[in-house]
Amino acid sequence: MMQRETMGILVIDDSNTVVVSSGLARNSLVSRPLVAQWAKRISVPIPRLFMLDGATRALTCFLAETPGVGCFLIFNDEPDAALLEFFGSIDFATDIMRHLITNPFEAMTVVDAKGLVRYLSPVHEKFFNIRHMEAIGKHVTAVIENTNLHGVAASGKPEIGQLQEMHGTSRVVRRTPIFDRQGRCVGAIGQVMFKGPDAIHALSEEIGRLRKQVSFYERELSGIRNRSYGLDQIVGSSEAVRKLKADILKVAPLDVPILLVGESGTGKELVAHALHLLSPRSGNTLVPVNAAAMPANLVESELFGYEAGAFTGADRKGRQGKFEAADRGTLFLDEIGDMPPDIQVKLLRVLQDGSFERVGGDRPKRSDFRLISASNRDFRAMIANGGFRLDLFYRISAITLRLPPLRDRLEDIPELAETFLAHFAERHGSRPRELDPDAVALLQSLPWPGNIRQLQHAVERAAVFCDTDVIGPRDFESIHDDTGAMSGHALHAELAEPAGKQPQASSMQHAMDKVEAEIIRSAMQKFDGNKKKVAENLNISRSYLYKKLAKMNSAATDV
Ligand SMILES: Nc1ncnc2c1ncn2[C@@H]1O[C@H](COP(=O)(O)OP(=O)(O)OP(=O)(O)O)[C@@H](O)[C@H]1O
Repeated sequence: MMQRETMGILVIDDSNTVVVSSGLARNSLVSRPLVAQWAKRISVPIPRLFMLDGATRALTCFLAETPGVGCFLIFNDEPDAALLEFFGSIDFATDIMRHLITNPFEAMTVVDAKGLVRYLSPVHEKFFNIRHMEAIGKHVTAVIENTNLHGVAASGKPEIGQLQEMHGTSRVVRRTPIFDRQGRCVGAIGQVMFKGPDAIHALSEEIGRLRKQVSFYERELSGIRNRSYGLDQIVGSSEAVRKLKADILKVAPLDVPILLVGESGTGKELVAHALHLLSPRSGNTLVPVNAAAMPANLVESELFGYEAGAFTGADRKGRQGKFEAADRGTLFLDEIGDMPPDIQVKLLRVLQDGSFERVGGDRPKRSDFRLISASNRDFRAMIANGGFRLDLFYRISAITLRLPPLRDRLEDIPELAETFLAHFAERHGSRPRELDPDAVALLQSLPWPGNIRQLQHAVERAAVFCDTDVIGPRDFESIHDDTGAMSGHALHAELAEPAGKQPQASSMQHAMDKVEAEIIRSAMQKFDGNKKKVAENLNISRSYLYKKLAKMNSAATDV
């Protein structure tokens, strides 16, 4: 290539005498200024690459110098401005070039447009165990594993920061296309970060570890996505559950308010999530609000948000409320029966015309949410005694789904218990335990006032205390003994009933209540009365905890 572009050679010795002149250099208009420049080189250093002044056409000169002799290569071409600047302003420019080529930390491979290797740095040759210059002229794929340098040379598209497996280690590589001055892709340069064997090894181990971590989280995430509150989460094959699932599928896509009624622990929250997930709003959030768990003085600001400086202690910037947060999504108002009357009025207005104001604000705001509400209260009684507005009831209950209590679908107990045991085992990395048929019979004989939540806790506690692979009736007994809550060993007495005689539902319920109260009491002590932590730790909703605490308080004052 040099041969084609070289138009002249001028060699001058120490005494400023021209020793060789060929081609363009034979023209005195070219040689004279170069000799003059050479003569002044001590006071005015000559750049390595420069444009020849005063020539009739653009001539580029490259000076190669040995002590006492200067060799000018003259090209009848204009060099690239950037190149000229680089070589012109740095007198150690060639040292930089050498460094780039031989740098042990950054090996370089050059291919031409056909993907043939034109250069391979020595460090690369060493790494691939190739003899010096042996790779030249071979297709790059025959020299380097998993490369795409030929692809980059063909497409002209750079690939930066790619991972490439070579000799069993992962390297970070950069593949850059090279263009000529006409914009044609003439080849590509591949660079690899080499940091010495130890660092490379550590880096590759780190990459391997991160890859494993990513795939672990990917699996977890897809598990959570699939698990999270779809219909599959609603366990049970009883007629009641089958109907419930069919109803959910039917009503989920309709953009109308849904009221879920059912006793505590029957799965209303689970159903609310399934409805949201199966609705066209599933791409947006489901905002849960628990009216019973909210302090009365904060209900309004929590729901409607507040403007800056609305009240003492308020966030200075103001804050959006749950209605705004649920815009384009679903608002799940749990325990709606516990909503204070003044908030009921405001909620009615939001549902009627879709507008509301933040506390301390006067601009109406709008939010497009779908309402799912839930309650375990008896609406008929509440409406009759003025505790709940009839007009609001009509608004929230366009569709009502009733969740059956567990005692009406005892046939679901084996499946439910198995599911809870499987989840428990998964969480604790242990083998799932089985339930002895007698234990199943025991569970199916109980009234379950706390419904599925209560069953779940009973089963999980049995799994904690059971020492064998099969859980028997006594494992339920030992849990209650262990909590010390079963005063007088009531459950023991129940279990010891003669065959054929069923345990008394009322005494069982009383015993269960006592067990629950004891567990809550000790958790309240453990977490210094922090109800959020207690609810989380016991895996119960905060509203349920509040309800239980209220019941425990009233029981205490009754004594
Ligand atoms: N059909 C079911 N299959 C599996 N788990 C269920 C089912 N129903 C309820 N659960 C589980 O029981 C527990 C209580 O359910 P959830 O909180 O949905 O009840 P709830 O009716 O909203 O209770 P509350 O009225 O006290 O808030 C949860 O852990 C839930 O996962």
